[in-house]
Amino acid sequence: MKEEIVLRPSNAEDFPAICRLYGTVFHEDVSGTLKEMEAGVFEVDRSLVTDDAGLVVGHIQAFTRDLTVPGAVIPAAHVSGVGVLPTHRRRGLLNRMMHRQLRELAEAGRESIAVLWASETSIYPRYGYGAAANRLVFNIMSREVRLPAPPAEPSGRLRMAEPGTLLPEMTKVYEQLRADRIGWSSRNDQWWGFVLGDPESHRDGATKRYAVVHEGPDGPTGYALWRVKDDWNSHGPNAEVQVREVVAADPETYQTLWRFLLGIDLSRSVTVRLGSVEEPLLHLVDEPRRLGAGFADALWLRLIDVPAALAARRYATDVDVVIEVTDPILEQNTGRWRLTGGPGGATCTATTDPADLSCSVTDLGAVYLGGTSLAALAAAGRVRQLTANDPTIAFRWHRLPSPTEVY
Ligand SMILES: CC(=O)SCCNC(=O)CCNC(=O)[C@H](O)C(C)(C)COP(=O)(O)OP(=O)(O)OC[C@H]1O[C@@H](n2cnc3c(N)ncnc32)[C@H](O)[C@@H]1OP(=O)(O)O
Repeated sequence: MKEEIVLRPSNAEDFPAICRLYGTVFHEDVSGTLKEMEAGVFEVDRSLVTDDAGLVVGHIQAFTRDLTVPGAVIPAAHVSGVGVLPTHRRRGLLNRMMHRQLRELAEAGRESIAVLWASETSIYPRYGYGAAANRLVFNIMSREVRLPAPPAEPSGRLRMAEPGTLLPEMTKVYEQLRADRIGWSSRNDQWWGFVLGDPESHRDGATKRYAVVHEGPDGPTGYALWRVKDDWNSHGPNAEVQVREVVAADPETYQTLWRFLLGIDLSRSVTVRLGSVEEPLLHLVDEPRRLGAGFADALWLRLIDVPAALAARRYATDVDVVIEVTDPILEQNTGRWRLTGGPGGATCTATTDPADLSCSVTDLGAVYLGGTSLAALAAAGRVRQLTANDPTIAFRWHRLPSPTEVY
């Protein structure tokens, strides 16, 4: 049978085939709860499939969500679900899907940036995505670390319940903090459904997901989500507490939640996949080394519309700089841009003035959230600083990005 490869918008009937494709390329069973989770967030009009004579062999999609960036919350295309069947790999299908998606995002003008989590870190720089946020992975020897003693009179209490029933409290705390937390994505009801979705296939022998909220005199101030993987060895109990998310509005709540998680009976370790690179635990425990911190990449970011994106965020210090950008895919971004602004806002316009620095759109994506330093990229030889006007400090922010979810 002859191949007839067409790249086309998805329709609702493609959804089961897209789930089968996910199952094949991500090596998991996308049925039951997991399929329902995917269905809850699927945006058919933002999904593209590669079709080979009626068979879905490739897929890419974007979700409509906001992202917190330095000083602002802005629309960001959340790209996900990228896959090509093993029978069709390494023949340029991803290339075609990525190029088309980027062009369509630029034409639509809805979002000035796109973000994604990369399955392999070597794939996305060629498409203009830079490593914009990192994370710490913790493997904590929980009996070897101590937190400061709790206050004699705690200001609140912990309440455990089914995660779904604590949704109003969790939403309230998340929304209260989101505008100031770089790299956090907006969560509507569908996205909370996705975050709290608890498919059996994701448990790997661990319990279902648990939730606890911290309630102060004026309402909820934090929550934690986790599972426990039971284990016994020759020393006795050896369970692992697998923390999904800890959100706390104040230090007392943060310490109370962590004291709780580190102290769960019959456990000897606590693991965290999405720890912040500035995780306060690092400064709280008596033996930080026993947190077993490991460094990993997190969000990758692409500027779709360079002047709009640069004007949308704020800057740590006043800045007036000309940046020469190269973008081989979205040519309209290539050129010299004068960025003028500071902590109160910014403008960005095309200019013919000489450049202070030159870089690729990938480098600009890497520094956009303040998580990667322009000076570090210059030291690597990726960014060329051409004058003494160095905007490295302006591009940083008082908080480093701390994405909370892989979507
Ligand atoms: C945001 C997300 O959803 S991340 C999830 C990405 N998906 C996965 O990892 C699932 C498993 N893998 C796959 O489905 C496929 O292998 C994909 C989607 C990664 C790549 O699809 P393909 O159609 O084979 O890619 P394509 O042939 O267009 O290659 C494009 C380029 O990326 C490179 N590339 C493709 N896959 C990989 C990889 N896994 N690792 C490193 N480089 C890769 C190719 O070498 C090629 O480079 P070139 O342009 O310099 O020649």
